[in-house]
Amino acid sequence: MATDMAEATTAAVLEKKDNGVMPEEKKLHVIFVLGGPGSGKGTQCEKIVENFGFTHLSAGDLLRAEIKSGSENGTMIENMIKEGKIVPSEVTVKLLQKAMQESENDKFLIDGFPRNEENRAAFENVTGIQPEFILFFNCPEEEMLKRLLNRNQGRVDDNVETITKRFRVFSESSLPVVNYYDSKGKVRKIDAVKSKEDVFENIKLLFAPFIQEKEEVEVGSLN
Ligand SMILES: Nc1ncnc2c1ncn2[C@@H]1O[C@H](COP(=O)(O)OP(=O)(O)OP(=O)(O)O)[C@@H](O)[C@H]1O
Ligand SMILES: Nc1ccn([C@@H]2O[C@H](COP(=O)(O)O)[C@@H](O)[C@H]2O)c(=O)n1
Ligand SMILES: [Mg+2]
Repeated sequence: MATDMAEATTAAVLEKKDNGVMPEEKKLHVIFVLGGPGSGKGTQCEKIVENFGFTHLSAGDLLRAEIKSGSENGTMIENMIKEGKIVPSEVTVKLLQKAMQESENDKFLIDGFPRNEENRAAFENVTGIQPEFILFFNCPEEEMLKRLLNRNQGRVDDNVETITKRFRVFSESSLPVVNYYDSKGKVRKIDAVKSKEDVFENIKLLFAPFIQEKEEVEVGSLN
């Protein structure tokens, strides 16, 4: 049953790529970007987008946009975010799936997801997609706290009380997901304490397989 659903939904994601003549069964490349709150995921995702042509989907940003849109789930999501809690997977997976379907791209950085085992299983069951690898930002809490308190983006969860809760949720619910993928040899661990530039130098090495495709796109766009 779950497999049937997964196949059907993966087909739906791929259907968008249909060129009207033949269904173009493009393989979707998904990389999960994980790490504690403030470890620098969003910052580095922007650089990966610029350099390697990925589409950045931040689960947190999608949830914040859902609140702003006046959705019926808005109040529930806002309360969960204020408390540093994880929103039910059904909501988050639907938002991610919609964003992927609406994109022309076939390469996605999914940032801040999966946050717990329920997120992981729901995404896999609904989309049938397995991540190519997990980009994991390793950073001590002391450094993350300093960064979050200096972020100044007006986020309702960037205060000491909520940050403390987010750290606990990260250790108790998110790290086990990282360990799960590590046992499958899928985790690429980055030292996130370095400067933004040095962190990106290390990340670049992992994205080398995607350089060729980006160059082809650029050359193609000149013709
Ligand atoms: N390597 C770094 N050195 C110093 N500051 C950094 C570094 N990377 C990011 N920052 C800063 O730390 C803050 C948090 O970064 P960012 O928003 O990228 O983290 P995040 O992992 O996406 O956090 P969250 O999980 O809360 O969304 C930002 O103000 C950013 O400019
Ligand atoms: N998979 C997710 C991702 C995020 N949330 C909620 O959003 C908050 C902010 O997330 P960031 O990645 O932008 O830090 C997070 O603390 C959760 O409340 C979620 O529920 N599920
Ligand atoms: Mg972020």
